[in-house]
Amino acid sequence: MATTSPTETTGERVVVLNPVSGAGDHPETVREHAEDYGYDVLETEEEGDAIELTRDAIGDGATEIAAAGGDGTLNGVVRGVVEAEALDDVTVGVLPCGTGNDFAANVGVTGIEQGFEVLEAGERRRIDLGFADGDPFVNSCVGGLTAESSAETSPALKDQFGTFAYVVETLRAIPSFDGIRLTARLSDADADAPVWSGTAIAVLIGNGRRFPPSGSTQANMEDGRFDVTLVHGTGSVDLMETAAVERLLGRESDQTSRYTVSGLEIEVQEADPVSFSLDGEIIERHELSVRNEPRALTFAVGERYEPIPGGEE
Ligand SMILES: Nc1ncnc2c1ncn2[C@@H]1O[C@H](COP(=O)(O)OP(=O)(O)OP(=O)(O)O)[C@@H](O)[C@H]1O
Repeated sequence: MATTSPTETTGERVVVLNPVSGAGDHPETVREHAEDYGYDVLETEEEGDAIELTRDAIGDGATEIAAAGGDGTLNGVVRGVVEAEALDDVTVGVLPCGTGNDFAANVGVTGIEQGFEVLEAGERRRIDLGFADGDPFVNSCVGGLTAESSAETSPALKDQFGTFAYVVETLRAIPSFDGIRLTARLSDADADAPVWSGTAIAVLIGNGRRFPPSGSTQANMEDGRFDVTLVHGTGSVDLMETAAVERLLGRESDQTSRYTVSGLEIEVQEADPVSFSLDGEIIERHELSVRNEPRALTFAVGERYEPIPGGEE
């Protein structure tokens, strides 16, 4: 693993830099600003490095860690903080250098330089953290036909639909899809736990984001709850048109069920396990237990971040 240390840094403020995220044209800009703002830069060399670099940095005294990459890099940093048992000691920030930068936008961070400004002077908020069988996610956990097509998913589509773009892309690529038979036991402190059972195209669990047909995707990240959207049915829907996707995710759609819950247990009734994407990092499971740890992570947020997003009902 390559490590570079600009002069006069103390190891307390660290950037974990993924040099290959997004278009890969950001490392120099990140390094320049890191030097100006007094951050050490730790560069990943291969998958999974962000976790170890973060853990080691915390061991060396880091208290402020910025992820320069996409959602996957941020997920690695958060996982490193969790593994170091340092959730109460460390502030995490994001420098958007990925393709979609979905989470960064949801916390009001829109560019590298502005990201450093937010780290320097932005508000710190305690935000909810999702855990899927113990693995953390900040933005979303998406199950279904999501993993296989991520490489081909176009940046334009990712910009428009975020993580859901993977589902759309996969359904476009295959003529028919039988769906996944599953049971989801939803739990919440102040509601009867509903149980959903049926055939689903996708299970969309948003922590930092919601999955609306259009408009702002920022979720309430401080309420201890997830926005869950179950998309029913099979791949026979025509998803070639943007309008069809918007209808599919729309509030009136009879192909979606929406819940706001603090956790859920998913059981897949299929021979093969199902892929779940935790902020873009893929795991495969027949069963998955998802829970929300309220306000577990200290995050540096931009001015556009709204604790209670405007569009929320
Ligand atoms: N040096 C590296 N070489 C190859 N892969 C890496 C390296 N560093 C990190 N990775 C991997 O790159 C993957 C993608 O990272 P990330 O999600 O941050 O970027 P992205 O996919 O371009 O952006 P977004 O998630 O916003 O679409 C992660 O799974 C991570 O493990």
